[in-house]
Amino acid sequence: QFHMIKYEDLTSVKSLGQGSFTRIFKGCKTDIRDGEKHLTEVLLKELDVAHKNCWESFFEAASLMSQISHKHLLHVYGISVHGVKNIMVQEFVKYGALDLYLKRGRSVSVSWKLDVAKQLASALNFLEEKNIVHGNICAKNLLLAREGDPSQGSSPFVKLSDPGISVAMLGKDVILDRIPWVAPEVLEFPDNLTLECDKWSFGATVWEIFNNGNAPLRGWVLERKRRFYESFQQLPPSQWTELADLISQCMDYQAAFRPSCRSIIRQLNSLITSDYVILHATEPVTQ
Ligand SMILES: Nc1cnc(-c2cc(N)nc3[nH]ccc23)cn1
Repeated sequence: QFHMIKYEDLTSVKSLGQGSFTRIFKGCKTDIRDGEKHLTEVLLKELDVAHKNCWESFFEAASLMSQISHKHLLHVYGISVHGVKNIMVQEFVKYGALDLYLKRGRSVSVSWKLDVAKQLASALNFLEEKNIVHGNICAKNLLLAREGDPSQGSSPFVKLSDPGISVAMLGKDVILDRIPWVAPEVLEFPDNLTLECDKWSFGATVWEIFNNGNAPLRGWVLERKRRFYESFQQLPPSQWTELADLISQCMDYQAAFRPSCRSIIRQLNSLITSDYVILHATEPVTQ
Protein backbone atom coordinates (compact mmCIF):
# COMPACT_ATOMS: atom_id res chain seq x y z
CA GLN A 1 0.00 0.00 0.00
CA PHE A 2 3.02 2.19 -0.49
CA HIS A 3 4.86 3.81 -3.33
CA MET A 4 8.45 2.51 -3.13
CA ILE A 5 11.01 5.17 -4.00
CA LYS A 6 14.43 4.16 -5.30
CA TYR A 7 17.20 5.24 -2.89
CA GLU A 8 19.27 6.53 -5.82
CA ASP A 9 16.42 8.92 -6.65
CA LEU A 10 16.88 10.64 -3.28
CA THR A 11 19.56 13.10 -2.18
CA SER A 12 19.69 14.59 1.30
CA VAL A 13 20.68 18.23 1.34
CA LYS A 14 20.94 19.05 5.03
CA SER A 15 20.15 17.64 8.44
CA LEU A 16 17.19 19.28 10.19
CA GLY A 17 17.34 17.49 13.53
CA GLN A 18 15.68 14.53 15.21
CA GLY A 19 12.23 13.08 15.84
CA SER A 20 11.26 10.12 18.08
CA PHE A 21 13.77 7.43 16.98
CA THR A 22 14.26 9.27 13.66
CA ARG A 23 16.62 11.70 11.94
CA ILE A 24 15.17 14.42 9.73
CA PHE A 25 16.76 15.73 6.53
CA LYS A 26 15.78 18.23 3.88
CA GLY A 27 16.26 16.54 0.53
CA CYS A 28 15.39 16.17 -3.12
CA LYS A 29 13.56 13.47 -5.02
CA THR A 30 14.15 13.08 -8.72
CA ASP A 31 11.62 11.41 -10.95
CA ILE A 32 11.24 11.19 -14.67
CA ARG A 33 7.77 12.10 -15.90
CA ASP A 34 6.95 12.09 -19.59
CA GLY A 35 10.63 11.92 -20.39
CA GLU A 36 11.50 14.97 -18.29
CA LYS A 37 13.57 15.04 -15.12
CA HIS A 38 11.67 16.56 -12.16
CA LEU A 39 13.22 17.60 -8.87
CA THR A 40 10.93 17.77 -5.84
CA GLU A 41 11.89 19.22 -2.47
CA VAL A 42 11.15 16.59 0.18
CA LEU A 43 11.51 15.90 3.89
CA LEU A 44 13.35 12.66 4.57
CA LYS A 45 12.55 10.91 7.86
CA GLU A 46 15.09 8.18 8.52
CA LEU A 47 14.38 5.59 11.20
CA ASP A 48 17.35 5.12 13.57
CA VAL A 49 19.04 1.79 12.86
CA ALA A 50 18.92 1.10 16.61
CA HIS A 51 15.11 1.13 16.41
CA LYS A 52 14.85 -0.88 13.21
CA ASN A 53 12.39 -3.17 14.99
CA CYS A 54 9.88 -0.29 14.98
CA TRP A 55 9.86 -0.14 11.21
CA GLU A 56 6.34 -1.56 10.90
CA SER A 57 4.98 1.09 13.24
CA PHE A 58 7.08 3.73 11.49
CA PHE A 59 5.61 2.83 8.11
CA GLU A 60 2.16 2.15 9.55
CA ALA A 61 2.11 5.81 10.62
CA ALA A 62 3.08 6.91 7.14
CA SER A 63 0.70 4.56 5.36
CA LEU A 64 -2.14 6.05 7.41
CA MET A 65 -1.28 9.39 5.80
CA SER A 66 -0.87 8.07 2.29
CA GLN A 67 -4.16 6.10 2.18
CA ILE A 68 -6.13 9.34 2.34
CA SER A 69 -5.53 12.85 1.10
CA HIS A 70 -6.79 16.11 2.52
CA LYS A 71 -5.52 19.66 2.13
CA HIS A 72 -4.59 19.85 5.85
CA LEU A 73 -2.90 16.43 5.98
CA LEU A 74 0.77 16.15 5.08
CA HIS A 75 1.39 14.36 1.77
CA VAL A 76 3.63 11.28 2.01
CA TYR A 77 5.28 10.38 -1.35
CA GLY A 78 6.32 6.93 -0.22
CA ILE A 79 9.11 5.00 1.42
CA SER A 80 12.62 3.97 0.51
CA VAL A 81 14.38 0.95 2.01
CA HIS A 82 18.10 0.67 1.35
CA GLY A 83 20.03 -1.89 3.37
CA VAL A 84 19.37 -1.06 7.02
CA LYS A 85 17.94 2.36 6.13
CA ASN A 86 14.20 2.90 6.37
CA ILE A 87 13.23 6.29 4.97
CA MET A 88 9.86 7.98 4.78
CA VAL A 89 9.64 10.58 1.99
CA GLN A 90 7.16 13.35 2.65
CA GLU A 91 6.34 16.75 1.21
CA PHE A 92 8.56 19.56 2.46
CA VAL A 93 6.48 22.15 4.32
CA LYS A 94 8.27 25.48 4.13
CA TYR A 95 7.98 26.93 7.65
CA GLY A 96 8.20 23.69 9.62
CA ALA A 97 6.78 22.90 13.03
CA LEU A 98 4.25 25.38 14.46
CA ASP A 99 5.58 25.25 18.05
CA LEU A 100 9.04 26.40 16.94
CA TYR A 101 7.51 29.05 14.64
CA LEU A 102 5.45 30.51 17.50
CA LYS A 103 8.36 30.32 19.95
CA ARG A 104 10.48 32.35 17.57
CA GLY A 105 8.36 35.21 18.83
CA ARG A 106 6.25 35.83 15.75
CA SER A 107 3.43 37.91 17.23
CA VAL A 108 0.37 36.53 15.48
CA SER A 109 -3.19 37.74 15.91
CA VAL A 110 -5.97 35.91 17.77
CA SER A 111 -7.76 35.36 14.45
CA TRP A 112 -4.54 33.83 13.04
CA LYS A 113 -4.51 31.36 15.94
CA LEU A 114 -8.23 30.59 15.56
CA ASP A 115 -7.74 30.03 11.83
CA VAL A 116 -4.98 27.47 12.55
CA ALA A 117 -7.11 25.76 15.23
CA LYS A 118 -10.01 25.51 12.76
CA GLN A 119 -7.77 23.97 10.08
CA LEU A 120 -6.59 21.36 12.58
CA ALA A 121 -10.21 20.71 13.60
CA SER A 122 -11.18 20.15 9.95
CA ALA A 123 -8.30 17.68 9.50
CA LEU A 124 -9.50 15.88 12.66
CA ASN A 125 -13.08 15.92 11.39
CA PHE A 126 -11.91 14.32 8.14
CA LEU A 127 -10.02 11.61 10.06
CA GLU A 128 -13.05 11.06 12.35
CA GLU A 129 -15.29 10.55 9.32
CA LYS A 130 -12.85 7.89 8.09
CA ASN A 131 -12.66 6.47 11.62
CA ILE A 132 -8.89 6.96 11.57
CA VAL A 133 -7.05 7.76 14.81
CA HIS A 134 -3.96 9.96 14.48
CA GLY A 135 -2.57 9.44 17.96
CA ASN A 136 -0.05 12.27 18.15
CA ILE A 137 -1.76 15.61 17.72
CA CYS A 138 0.50 18.43 19.00
CA ALA A 139 1.88 21.75 17.75
CA LYS A 140 5.18 20.03 16.88
CA ASN A 141 3.24 17.89 14.41
CA LEU A 142 1.44 20.86 12.89
CA LEU A 143 3.45 22.17 9.94
CA LEU A 144 3.15 25.72 8.63
CA ALA A 145 2.92 25.85 4.83
CA ARG A 146 1.98 29.54 4.57
CA GLU A 147 2.63 32.25 7.15
CA GLY A 148 -0.32 34.41 6.19
CA ASP A 149 0.16 38.12 5.90
CA PRO A 150 -2.45 40.31 7.64
CA SER A 151 -1.51 43.33 5.49
CA GLN A 152 -2.26 41.25 2.38
CA GLY A 153 -5.25 39.67 4.11
CA SER A 154 -3.80 36.20 3.47
CA SER A 155 -4.25 33.62 6.21
CA PRO A 156 -1.92 30.91 7.51
CA PHE A 157 -2.10 27.34 6.15
CA VAL A 158 -1.17 24.29 8.24
CA LYS A 159 -0.77 20.57 7.55
CA LEU A 160 -0.95 17.80 10.14
CA SER A 161 2.15 15.61 10.03
CA ASP A 162 2.26 11.84 10.38
CA PRO A 163 1.92 10.55 13.98
CA GLY A 164 5.34 8.87 13.92
CA ILE A 165 5.95 5.62 15.77
CA SER A 166 2.91 4.65 17.78
CA VAL A 167 2.99 5.65 21.42
CA ALA A 168 2.26 1.99 22.31
CA MET A 169 5.64 1.01 20.83
CA LEU A 170 7.52 3.80 22.58
CA GLY A 171 7.25 2.62 26.16
CA LYS A 172 5.94 4.01 29.43
CA ASP A 173 8.35 6.91 29.93
CA VAL A 174 7.64 8.33 26.49
CA ILE A 175 3.91 8.09 27.20
CA LEU A 176 4.40 9.91 30.53
CA ASP A 177 6.53 12.53 28.81
CA ARG A 178 3.68 13.17 26.36
CA ILE A 179 1.48 14.37 29.24
CA PRO A 180 -0.60 16.58 28.74
CA TRP A 181 -1.04 15.80 25.03
CA VAL A 182 -1.69 12.07 25.53
CA ALA A 183 -5.22 11.29 26.77
CA PRO A 184 -5.32 9.95 30.38
CA GLU A 185 -6.89 6.62 29.32
CA VAL A 186 -3.87 5.94 27.07
CA LEU A 187 -1.66 5.58 30.16
CA GLU A 188 -3.75 2.56 31.18
CA PHE A 189 -4.47 1.16 27.71
CA PRO A 190 -1.69 2.34 25.33
CA ASP A 191 -2.79 -0.21 22.74
CA ASN A 192 -6.28 1.16 22.54
CA LEU A 193 -6.08 4.58 20.87
CA THR A 194 -9.52 6.00 20.05
CA LEU A 195 -10.90 9.03 18.21
CA GLU A 196 -11.58 10.56 21.64
CA CYS A 197 -7.84 10.46 22.38
CA ASP A 198 -7.30 12.83 19.45
CA LYS A 199 -9.89 15.24 20.90
CA TRP A 200 -7.95 15.43 24.18
CA SER A 201 -4.72 16.13 22.26
CA PHE A 202 -6.53 18.75 20.18
CA GLY A 203 -7.35 20.59 23.43
CA ALA A 204 -3.71 20.56 24.53
CA THR A 205 -2.61 21.72 21.06
CA VAL A 206 -5.04 24.68 21.06
CA TRP A 207 -3.63 25.56 24.49
CA GLU A 208 -0.12 25.59 22.94
CA ILE A 209 -1.23 27.74 20.00
CA PHE A 210 -2.70 30.34 22.38
CA ASN A 211 0.40 30.23 24.59
CA ASN A 212 2.82 31.17 21.82
CA GLY A 213 4.04 27.63 21.29
CA ASN A 214 5.12 27.16 24.90
CA ALA A 215 4.68 23.56 25.98
CA PRO A 216 2.13 23.05 28.77
CA LEU A 217 3.74 21.66 31.99
CA ARG A 218 7.11 22.53 30.40
CA GLY A 219 10.05 21.09 32.32
CA TRP A 220 7.90 19.00 34.67
CA VAL A 221 9.50 15.70 35.70
CA LEU A 222 7.64 12.49 34.82
CA GLU A 223 6.49 11.84 38.38
CA ARG A 224 4.89 15.32 38.58
CA LYS A 225 3.29 14.82 35.16
CA ARG A 226 1.81 11.51 36.28
CA ARG A 227 0.34 13.14 39.42
CA PHE A 228 -1.20 15.85 37.19
CA TYR A 229 -3.47 13.14 35.72
CA GLU A 230 -3.92 11.20 38.95
CA SER A 231 -5.38 14.30 40.59
CA PHE A 232 -7.53 15.15 37.51
CA GLN A 233 -5.89 18.54 37.03
CA GLN A 234 -6.55 20.87 34.10
CA LEU A 235 -4.18 23.20 32.23
CA PRO A 236 -4.13 26.85 33.39
CA PRO A 237 -7.25 28.37 31.77
CA SER A 238 -7.05 31.17 29.22
CA GLN A 239 -8.58 34.45 30.38
CA TRP A 240 -10.82 34.10 27.32
CA THR A 241 -13.44 31.97 29.03
CA GLU A 242 -15.11 30.64 25.85
CA LEU A 243 -11.71 29.39 24.64
CA ALA A 244 -10.89 27.94 28.07
CA ASP A 245 -14.29 26.17 28.01
CA LEU A 246 -13.57 24.57 24.62
CA ILE A 247 -10.13 23.39 25.78
CA SER A 248 -11.51 21.90 29.00
CA GLN A 249 -14.38 20.20 27.13
CA CYS A 250 -11.81 18.51 24.88
CA MET A 251 -9.65 17.66 27.88
CA ASP A 252 -12.46 15.94 29.78
CA TYR A 253 -11.17 12.97 31.78
CA GLN A 254 -14.33 11.11 30.66
CA ALA A 255 -13.58 10.34 27.00
CA ALA A 256 -17.26 9.99 26.12
CA PHE A 257 -17.97 13.55 27.28
CA ARG A 258 -15.47 15.10 24.83
CA PRO A 259 -17.20 17.08 22.04
CA SER A 260 -17.63 15.81 18.47
CA CYS A 261 -15.51 17.44 15.77
CA ARG A 262 -18.64 19.15 14.45
CA SER A 263 -19.24 20.69 17.86
CA ILE A 264 -15.58 21.75 18.08
CA ILE A 265 -15.82 23.45 14.67
CA ARG A 266 -19.12 25.13 15.64
CA GLN A 267 -17.57 26.48 18.85
CA LEU A 268 -14.47 27.70 16.98
CA ASN A 269 -16.73 29.50 14.49
CA SER A 270 -18.50 31.31 17.31
CA LEU A 271 -15.14 32.25 18.85
CA ILE A 272 -14.08 33.69 15.49
CA THR A 273 -17.12 35.99 15.45
CA SER A 274 -16.78 37.03 19.10
CA ASP A 275 -15.65 40.58 19.89
CA TYR A 276 -12.68 39.23 21.85
CA VAL A 277 -11.01 38.75 18.45
CA ILE A 278 -11.34 42.41 17.53
CA LEU A 279 -10.23 43.61 20.95
CA HIS A 280 -7.12 41.42 20.91
CA ALA A 281 -5.84 41.90 17.37
CA THR A 282 -2.30 40.89 18.35
CA GLU A 283 -1.88 39.95 22.02
CA PRO A 284 1.06 41.69 23.70
CA VAL A 285 3.71 39.00 24.15
CA THR A 286 3.17 38.01 27.79
CA GLN A 287 6.16 35.87 28.81
N1 LIG B 1 7.25 17.65 6.43
C1 LIG B 1 8.11 18.60 6.90
C2 LIG B 1 8.57 18.58 8.21
N2 LIG B 1 9.43 19.52 8.65
C3 LIG B 1 9.86 20.49 7.82
C4 LIG B 1 10.80 21.52 8.29
C5 LIG B 1 10.80 22.77 7.68
C6 LIG B 1 11.69 23.75 8.12
N3 LIG B 1 11.69 24.99 7.51
N4 LIG B 1 12.55 23.54 9.11
C7 LIG B 1 12.54 22.33 9.72
N5 LIG B 1 13.32 21.91 10.76
C8 LIG B 1 12.95 20.62 11.05
C9 LIG B 1 11.95 20.21 10.18
C10 LIG B 1 11.69 21.30 9.34
C11 LIG B 1 9.40 20.51 6.52
N6 LIG B 1 8.55 19.57 6.08
